[in-house]
Amino acid sequence: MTHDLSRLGWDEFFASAYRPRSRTDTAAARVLRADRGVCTVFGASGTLRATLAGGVLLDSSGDPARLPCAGDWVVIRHWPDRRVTVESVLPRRTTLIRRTADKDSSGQVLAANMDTVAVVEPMHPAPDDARVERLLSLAFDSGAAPLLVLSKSDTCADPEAIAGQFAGLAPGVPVLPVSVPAGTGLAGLRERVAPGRTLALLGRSGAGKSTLVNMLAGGDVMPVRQIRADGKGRHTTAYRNLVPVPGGGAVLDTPGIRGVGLLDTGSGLDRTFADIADLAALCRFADCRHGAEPGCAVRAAVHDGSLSVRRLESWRKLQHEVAVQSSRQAVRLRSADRRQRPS
Ligand SMILES: Nc1nc2c(ncn2[C@@H]2O[C@H](COP(=O)(O)OP(=O)(O)OP(=O)(O)O)[C@@H](O)[C@H]2O)c(=O)[nH]1
Ligand SMILES: [Zn+2]
Repeated sequence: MTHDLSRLGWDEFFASAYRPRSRTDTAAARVLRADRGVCTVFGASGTLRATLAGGVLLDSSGDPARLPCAGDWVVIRHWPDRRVTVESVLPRRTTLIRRTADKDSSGQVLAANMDTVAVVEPMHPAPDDARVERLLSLAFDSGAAPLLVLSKSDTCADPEAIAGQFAGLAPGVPVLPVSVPAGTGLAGLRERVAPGRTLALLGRSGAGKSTLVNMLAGGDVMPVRQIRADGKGRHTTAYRNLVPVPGGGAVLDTPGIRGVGLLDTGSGLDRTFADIADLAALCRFADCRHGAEPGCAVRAAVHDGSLSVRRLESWRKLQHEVAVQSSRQAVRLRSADRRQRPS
């Protein structure tokens, strides 16, 4: 049986970058899961295991972000001894990337080529505004369309009221209350895994991501562990997996990530905090720090109650984090530059 890869998102964008050396023993495939040196890929003939070819290893030796990750489209090669290798990674249309814990500047690519990134935040225990803002910034930076999923909506009395409160956290981002047992909001998720479309789920451990993947895939493809009484989920998903949706596109689970760091890569922060960015543009001084300056539109909004102190502080904190990270990166680049120059 041959699978139609366009259902999994293969399109003109990738086809135009696909230049195989030979037409007979190479083919395109999508990475379902990437482990050290080995990938599980989905090609026209179904699921295969493929090892990384020397060229891919060489290419990524200086930059681990170039290693294949879940969601990537790759060129695979079939060898006479039945081995399969990943020969190259096709350019990514979108990338979900976080700063790595070791404060490395390159970042870790969590997933590639998704059309929507859903930030999944559970309604129970109480949803956390600052975490949602942080993850939405990451979602915006990916280049995909962000979505806020408020999961486990069956656990609270008035999910619509909570959804209304959260709408203010990301102006313009759709907010979708979802409950798997009650069947709420599922149509809104299904349309984002229609044929050719890929949805990535991003959220803390225990947010209910695996439960959503299993619902969309129509079977138990991801392990769901019983949650503890205090509402804290234990870490169950240890890897990132792209799961084809029967009759549709694909859904991508990311492990419940703790403290994802933002990279100074895009406009995600400004887009998540578009309300504050708009206000800042109205400040009298272009370099206003929204402290004691006269004519500060940001402070005026806090004063009249239209902007919460909490949100302003959350924005400042994330901005500071990104600034520290990019100055570290600048220092590193400068010292790398010195090392390269003959003295
Ligand atoms: N009441 C209710 N419970 C849910 C819902 N969705 C998930 N849960 C429960 O929440 C717990 C955690 O769900 P998981 O799907 O494992 O969460 P996860 O986000 O995948 O967690 P990690 O794999 O650790 O990242 C499980 O006990 C689920 O049964 C829901 O819609 N309503
Ligand atoms: Zn100001």
